[in-house]
Amino acid sequence: MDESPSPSPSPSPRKGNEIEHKVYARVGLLGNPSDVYYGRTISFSLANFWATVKLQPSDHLIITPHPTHDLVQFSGLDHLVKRLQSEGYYGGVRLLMSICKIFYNYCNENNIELSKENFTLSYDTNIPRQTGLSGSSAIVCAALNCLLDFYRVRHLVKVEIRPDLILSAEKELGIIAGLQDRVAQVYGGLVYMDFTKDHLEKFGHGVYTPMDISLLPPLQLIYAENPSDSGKVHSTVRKRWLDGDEFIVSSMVEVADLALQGQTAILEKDYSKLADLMNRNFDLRRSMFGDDALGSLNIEMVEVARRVGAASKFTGSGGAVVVFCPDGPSQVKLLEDACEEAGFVIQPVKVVPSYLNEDDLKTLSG
Ligand SMILES: Nc1ncnc2c1ncn2[C@@H]1O[C@H](COP(=O)(O)OP(=O)(O)O)[C@@H](O)[C@H]1O
Ligand SMILES: O=C(O)[C@H]1O[C@H](OP(=O)(O)O)[C@H](O)[C@@H](O)[C@@H]1O
Ligand SMILES: [Mg+2]
Repeated sequence: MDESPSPSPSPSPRKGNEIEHKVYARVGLLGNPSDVYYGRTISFSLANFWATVKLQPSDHLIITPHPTHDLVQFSGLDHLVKRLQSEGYYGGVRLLMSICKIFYNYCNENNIELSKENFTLSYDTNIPRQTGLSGSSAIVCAALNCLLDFYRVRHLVKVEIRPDLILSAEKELGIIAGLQDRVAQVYGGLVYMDFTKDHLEKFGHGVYTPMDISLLPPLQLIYAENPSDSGKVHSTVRKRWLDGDEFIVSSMVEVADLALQGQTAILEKDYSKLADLMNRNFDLRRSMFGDDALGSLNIEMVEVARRVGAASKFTGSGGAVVVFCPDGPSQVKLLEDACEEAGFVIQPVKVVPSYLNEDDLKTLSG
């Protein structure tokens, strides 16, 4: 796939009969994972990595397995077992199938007529696999964009509803996830999100407020090849929250409050406050999930940053960490050296500006 990052999705997705959409990874900057629990988050789409989905008209409906992400041919049993141990059983095919089902059902339920044409879907991604950078929803979101264009129904499916369709495709597969990834990936840019229960239940979506990306200070991204399944990471805390566990319920409220305070801190460019909020966010996650569920390598990525005096937290459920170095370039250099020694990859964060045009913006609530 094209290796040069472009800051926005292709404005004209049709090339002849083929449609292609590109969707970026996302970083949960504050408040995650309270999005799974009627909370609030601030998240942005990350230009460093992306997934693409291609749709070509065809006689039959075909979902094409990816040659490496959906591996079904191995050099031997040892290769097969190693692969399953490191990356699990699943690739992107199930995500593509699931969004097709969700899209079809949504259109049926909302009297949106679909033509009888068929298509072939294929995907590619350079988002490090299962590292809490929303590789899963990037694939689903890009596929939904292809379907909206192929069937020419984009104007009939409201922007605010799309994150929910993308989430439904993963819920369908039993993956526990929240809306923040999908909102960042549908909207682009930096977004403050409020998932208050009453609003969600009344309107079927949260309140999503785009923010100016130039308000953000320089940030760093650390990650390691260390796939972890967000569904598995979340399952115990989710169960405890559903059971009304007081510690989990009150901690989640506190996590959500960090995003609220963070919105003010970012608007006022109060970066020392932002650093405190980021650190508190990870500390609360650690106390709720426990070190075993988070994994020692993931915790070490956070600690490496903290040892040089930087603020750090997970971008998602684990595998990648977003870092703010309040002391500037000299501290970034210290961090780079520490990451090299620890074997972690570090990159400066590049933020994708909002994808929304004026018509889309008019449909936003709040
Ligand atoms: N890079 C990838 N290539 C193919 N499928 C992927 C990839 N990343 C995630 N998936 C699919 O999405 C599911 C959920 O991934 P998840 O744990 O949410 O990772 P992420 O943090 O990248 O979103 C996986 O079990 C797999 O089916
Ligand atoms: O735990 C989190 O912060 C997020 O986990 C999932 O994202 P992923 O990139 O798959 O780790 C989930 O989908 C998000 O809603 C959570 O906030
Ligand atoms: Mg995911």
